Amino acid sequence: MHWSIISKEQSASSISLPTLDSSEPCHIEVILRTIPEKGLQNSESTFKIDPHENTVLFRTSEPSHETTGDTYSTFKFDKVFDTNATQEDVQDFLVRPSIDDVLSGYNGTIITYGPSFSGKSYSLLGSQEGEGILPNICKVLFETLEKNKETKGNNFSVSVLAFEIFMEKTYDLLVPLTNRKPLKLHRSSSKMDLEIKDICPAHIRSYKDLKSYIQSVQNTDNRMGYSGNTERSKSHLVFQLHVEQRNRNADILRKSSLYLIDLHGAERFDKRTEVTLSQDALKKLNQSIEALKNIVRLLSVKDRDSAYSVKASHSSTYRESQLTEVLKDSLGGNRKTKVILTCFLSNVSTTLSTLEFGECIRQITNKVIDNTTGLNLKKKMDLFIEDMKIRDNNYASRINILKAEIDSLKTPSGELVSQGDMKTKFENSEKENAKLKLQLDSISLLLSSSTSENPNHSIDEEVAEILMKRCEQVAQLELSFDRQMNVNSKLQKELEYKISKEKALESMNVRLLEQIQIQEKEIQELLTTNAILKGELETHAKLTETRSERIKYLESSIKELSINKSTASSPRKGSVSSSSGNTMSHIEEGSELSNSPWSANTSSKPAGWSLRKVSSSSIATTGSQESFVSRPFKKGLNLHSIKVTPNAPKSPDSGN
Ligand SMILES: Nc1ncnc2c1ncn2[C@@H]1O[C@H](COP(=O)(O)OP(=O)(O)OP(=O)(O)O)[C@@H](O)[C@H]1O
Repeated sequence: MHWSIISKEQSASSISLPTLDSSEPCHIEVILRTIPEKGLQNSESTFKIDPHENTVLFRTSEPSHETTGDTYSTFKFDKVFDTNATQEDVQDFLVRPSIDDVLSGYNGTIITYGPSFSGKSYSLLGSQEGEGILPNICKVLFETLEKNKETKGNNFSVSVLAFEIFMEKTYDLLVPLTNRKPLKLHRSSSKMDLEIKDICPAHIRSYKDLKSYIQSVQNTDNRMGYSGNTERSKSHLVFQLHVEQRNRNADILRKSSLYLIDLHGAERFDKRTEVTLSQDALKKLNQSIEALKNIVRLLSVKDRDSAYSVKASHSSTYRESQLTEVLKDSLGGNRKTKVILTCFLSNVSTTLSTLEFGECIRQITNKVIDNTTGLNLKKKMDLFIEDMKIRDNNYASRINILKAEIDSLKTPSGELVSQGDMKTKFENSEKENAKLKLQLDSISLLLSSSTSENPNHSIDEEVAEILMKRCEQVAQLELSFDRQMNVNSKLQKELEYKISKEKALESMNVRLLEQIQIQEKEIQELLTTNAILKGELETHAKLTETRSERIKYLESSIKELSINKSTASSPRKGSVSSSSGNTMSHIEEGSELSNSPWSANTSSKPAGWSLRKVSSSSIATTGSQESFVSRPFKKGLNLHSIKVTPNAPKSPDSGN
């Protein structure tokens, strides 16, 4: 993943017309803060702080100091805080203006610079006793963004990046210390954009979400090369807030960022204090502050017009260190930069070099741009381009007309012109001449009359005025003609578009109609099939009804028969006898007969007589000679006609 440090806002803002340079000069602001020291009174100090005048007076007993060249020297800054200043005093001065700048679309940077233990981290990050600038800025920023959302309808998004530069290598601070790997810095060919590869910005919704990131930045144990409270810090911390604001109603898009940078001590690391470090490590540790001092010295050269021009010629100096690469846009670029100098007054040499650095950096002028663009900038540009094209076409056609006119006026030498043509042309030019003559006469009359009537009035002026007015009118007419032409061509385009749309809709309608017709036919077919099926169903229902009636009738007949049999219980030979073991089974409900249609069933031949069911074709008792002789009764059998024949009894298997 790539993250642009000096983000794309510049390119976005540069979409505006190229002829306009909307950048504003803005010098780097310097704020001095001195650390309170026990037993040291301001009056006794070599440095006299004046917080009202925002000056520091340096006094030395040496007749000529090597750097200032004077016994007395005054340093002036944008703000000077004496040792009595509290965290709130510093924040009151810095926080609100920095946030206002960011929310107005300007990029900002706040850097702390000074010797080790002079209170850089104390001012920027805070301590257990009080909040620092960074957490305070984050809190107020979110409060303001929320408020602007409610009152102005500004939607916003905030993302955060935190990294440190240690021994000329950049590490992501939001990655656990044990997993931290050096990241690659890459400056794209488009000058300003610096990218850090493989660093992930954290997208933050509220100050509450941001707190954990602030804590990991404040935690000194989370820093490279840190081995305890007594050790001076060895890495530079960079915390970036990227803010994007959108307002659809006002058609505004603002992309800006604020960098908060806590540098390590400004004095050199050397073998005397850093005994465990190698020469190479010491060199790398010192490289960044040396490069920073070099670039500040170069940019603050007084005889140059602006830091911007120097910047271009010293791009290689920025490459001397990763720190200066990161600070490129803050020193001589498109950022409102503020530097907080911290120092102990008791240490003359470090304080003096810090003040000199502050004086130097204050001379640098950045060129800042308000990174506010329209949300629909592209749309507007497209319309503008379209407009320009139409104008261009108009001009081209006018040029063609004029060319044709010129061609017609320029009669080719070899061309034959008819006598009639010559005559009409001559007459036309004569008429034109007469008109011009009349105009000339009226003008000269006007001239002479005005001169004679009022010699004090300059007639030339009057004529010039009339002519000017005419010219203005002509210009206005031309302008309105152009506008009308534009409107016409736009309307023409719209009309063409609408016609094509109408045609497309028509063809779509035709297709839809065809589909509807097909579906109508299908529905018709389905309806006729349904009607046929319904008729069939009705016939089946009727059939079932008649059959069930017949079954009922048969059942009742069978019952009657069985009653008759039992009543006619004379012991004559061949009579139906229950003792013979040949019992006529009753017709079971739901049996084959009741279920089967009333057609003859001669094929059924049950295994046991006792189990035999009444067949539709015949009902017989063997054992006696009684048999049921069935006679067809139109569609079925007449079970009323039962013959009893006095034959010898048969075995159940002997036949029906
Ligand atoms: N204005 C102040 N008032 C009270 N205490 C302070 C003030 N400034 C700094 N201190 C204290 O001095 C000590 C050193 O401060 P701090 O760690 O901020 O120094 P530093 O400049 O960031 O050092 P380094 O360069 O090593 O990072 C801390 O204990 C801090 O609390």
